[in-house]
Amino acid sequence: MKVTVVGAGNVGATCADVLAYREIANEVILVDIKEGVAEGKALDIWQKAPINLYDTRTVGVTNDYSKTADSDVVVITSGLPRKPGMTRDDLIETNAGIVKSVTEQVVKYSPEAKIVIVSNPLDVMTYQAHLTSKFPRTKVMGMAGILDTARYRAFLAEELNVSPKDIQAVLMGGHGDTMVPLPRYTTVGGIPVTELIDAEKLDAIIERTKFGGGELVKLMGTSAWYAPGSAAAQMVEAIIKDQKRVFPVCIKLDGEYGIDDCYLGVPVVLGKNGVEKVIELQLNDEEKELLLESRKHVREVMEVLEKSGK
Ligand SMILES: NC(=O)c1ccc[n+]([C@@H]2O[C@H](COP(=O)([O-])OP(=O)(O)OC[C@H]3O[C@@H](n4cnc5c(N)ncnc54)[C@H](O)[C@@H]3O)[C@@H](O)[C@H]2O)c1
Ligand SMILES: O=C(O)C[C@H](O)C(=O)O
Repeated sequence: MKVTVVGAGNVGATCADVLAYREIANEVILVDIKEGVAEGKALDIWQKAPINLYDTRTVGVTNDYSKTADSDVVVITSGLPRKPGMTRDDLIETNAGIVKSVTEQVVKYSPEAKIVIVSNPLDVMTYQAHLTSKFPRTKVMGMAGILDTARYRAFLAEELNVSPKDIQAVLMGGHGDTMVPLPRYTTVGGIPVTELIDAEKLDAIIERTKFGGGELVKLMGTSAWYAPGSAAAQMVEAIIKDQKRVFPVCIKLDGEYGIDDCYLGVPVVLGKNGVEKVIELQLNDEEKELLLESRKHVREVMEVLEKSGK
């Protein structure tokens, strides 16, 4: 199995590293536009193989997409990260151009690939890749929900003093401040979270989750990479190993949840064909309203892309 990761920056290199050391793919091709960066990081990951005992071959290239030919999955992380004071949406102009040109190359050499988008603003960059690739919606998806639920689960684990492994959660909507965590679908070892935490503390955790990306940008001056890189690798694993994992994933909705014109995070089944099923939860009125609010925001940013003619 061959996986290409475009963008050998913080997230891309982390994703390639996880794919390699967990032997998720046989071959990982890392691509970057900056001369030498992908070659250097791929070589570094390969030189770690005898220490950490894996045999995934990692190869880096500068903009040479012929080396990516026939990839099973391509992860696109190329693009600017935000700096303190910026929103993800502020990145749209630069990153739309990057995602478009990268997708053109990816599709030329790997017409059968599944594409996982990481670049921000996530929902709209997934739209961009979908427009450019003309692939069916099931093969072009965005990574955000795994990361956002991971943050939510990590905060809950800390508050409840339990293992993060035992916390299951669903989160929907756009990858931004309008994301919709769903306490009704959050459990701790099978126990509804609402039985273990008071409402005020849960609300505070939900608020922290919504701004979880921004919290890290403020601390580091750039955005996160360990959890995002691992989350993208987890999606790749589900596809490559045909695991039928249930994850929140950004996909174009086609009537699900009464929405047919927007890219949003929803729970799906991920397997060898990409998104194999969109799961429709029975949302209550309050949850539906939050999802529609999130749709409204993402639609506005999608319109910016549409008006730019990209
Ligand atoms: N979806 C998410 O949850 C999530 C999480 C973290 C980061 N992100 C986004 O992922 C993107 C990457 O973040 P990062 O921290 O890795 O940034 P980074 O600056 O560390 O890396 C980006 C890399 O992309 C490369 N690049 C730029 N244009 C390119 C092109 N045309 N072809 C190939 N490579 C190109 C750059 O040279 C750089 O190495 C950002 O847009 C960031 O906002 C999304
Ligand atoms: O916050 C960002 O800009 C990066 C990413 O979307 C994140 O949530 O970490």
